[in-house]
Amino acid sequence: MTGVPILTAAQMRQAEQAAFRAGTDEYALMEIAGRAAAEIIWRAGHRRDTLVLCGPGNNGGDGFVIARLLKERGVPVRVAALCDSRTASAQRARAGWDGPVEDMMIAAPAVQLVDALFGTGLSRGLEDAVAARLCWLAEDAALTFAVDLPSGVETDSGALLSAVPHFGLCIALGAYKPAHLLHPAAGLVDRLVLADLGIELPSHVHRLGPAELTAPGADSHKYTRGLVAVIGGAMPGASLLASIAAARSGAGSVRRYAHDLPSAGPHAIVHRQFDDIDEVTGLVSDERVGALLVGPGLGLDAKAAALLDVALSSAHPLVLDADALTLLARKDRPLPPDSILTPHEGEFHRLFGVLPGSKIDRARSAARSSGAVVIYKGPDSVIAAPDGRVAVASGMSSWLSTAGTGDVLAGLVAGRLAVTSDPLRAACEAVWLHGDAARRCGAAFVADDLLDALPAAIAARL
Ligand SMILES: NC(=O)C1=CN([C@@H]2O[C@H](COP(=O)(O)OP(=O)(O)OC[C@H]3O[C@@H](n4cnc5c(N)ncnc54)[C@H](OP(=O)(O)O)[C@@H]3O)[C@@H](O)[C@H]2O)[C@@H](O)CC1
Ligand SMILES: [K+]
Repeated sequence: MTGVPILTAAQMRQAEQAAFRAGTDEYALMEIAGRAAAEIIWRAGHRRDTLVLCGPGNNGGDGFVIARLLKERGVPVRVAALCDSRTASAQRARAGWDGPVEDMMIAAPAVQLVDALFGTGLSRGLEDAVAARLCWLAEDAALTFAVDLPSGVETDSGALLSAVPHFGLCIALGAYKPAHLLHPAAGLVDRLVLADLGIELPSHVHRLGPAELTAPGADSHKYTRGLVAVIGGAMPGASLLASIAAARSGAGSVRRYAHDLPSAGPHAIVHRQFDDIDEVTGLVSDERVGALLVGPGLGLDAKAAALLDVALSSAHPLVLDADALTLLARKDRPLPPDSILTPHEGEFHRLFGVLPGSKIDRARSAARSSGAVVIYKGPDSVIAAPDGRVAVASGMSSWLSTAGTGDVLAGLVAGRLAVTSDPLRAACEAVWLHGDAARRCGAAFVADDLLDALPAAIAARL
């Protein structure tokens, strides 16, 4: 899996401790972090009046380092603290600041605001007056920077523990933390930049990286490139969107089994009409099927439930989406190996109930219990495999929140599954390509437009 690691606060502390045991000096690491952040602020910011807010811990220590380095470069900097510095490194960083330290609660606003109040050590929400002061100072600033994390967000879940202002740029120190990618916290930051501190960061959780695709080999044919079967239902448009997405995913051939026949193309999709359930059982029995998609437009009646049973009885890797997930929640049947579930928030709750922890934790528990790769969709989509590996996709176009885009994703997932035979890889590739197609479509697009953008999204990753 490609992508930058995402670490929880505890894992970050472990990585930090391992670096100290290996000989890294504690204060030297703060200097590295502060220098990296100051460099980013210097490049992104102005040589204008700057206020750095420093908290009691090492996040505040970073702030003192940043203030010193920006001042050395000629930026007019003021520092305001919430209270005394409590860690040895933060005290040393504070001693290195040769200017006055104002009281944060009465400090005047500035054109640039640097929030170094709290980072991964935040244990509760900020006091109301402190949070309100932070929001007021941020509103008054033209440029706002959060050091490591916006103060007030819970590192591991992205929840807001108190009022948190909007930031233009957040500088993630050393690694991404869940709050950088999970909403609501992720929605409060316009731009996220990672400052590499050179620390070893073992993690099974990564930010979703660009898909790495290969073109078909010279000897490929339509079956070696992957055969996708799609079962249609009550609403034909949804399974048509999904079928076209599968056909444009790089798969070699797509068959759609439904009661209806479409009036228009693409004619490359093979449509087979059926009247009764037994016919479908025969149709899906082809051993060459690499992925069987059920759910888009399926419906929730007895006929739909019977179609889902046909799919569950097959040995094909399944992609279950939309209505199939709602129906699955009422059943207690195992999934064929290498299957993928694509629930949004409501479907996830229906399937797995209320699970504890962050969206990452919940997705991972769901993947473990179902034995399937789970794409837990939303503005922050979390892709989890039963073995514990997770990829988090963020920064997707908010224009994707329109009818039919889920059907397109489901078709893409099935297509990539048929191509790769690797459910986690397929899910990651599909989510990436879906997001990239949306970026290419710009604004106010409809789901059909994504289909046209898919070949270019794929070409860009070869
Ligand atoms: N890991 C790394 O590799 C590196 C980490 N680095 C930096 O260290 C940061 C983590 O530092 P940190 O652990 O000192 O925590 P930090 O966020 O500064 O605050 C903790 C202090 O705040 C207090 N406190 C908590 N909540 C509160 C509240 N609501 N209201 C009031 N007080 C509250 C809490 O005390 P408590 O009351 O909870 O006992 C404690 O005193 C990290 O984000 C990064 O910037 C880099 O320097 C180098 C590389
Ligand atoms: K901060």
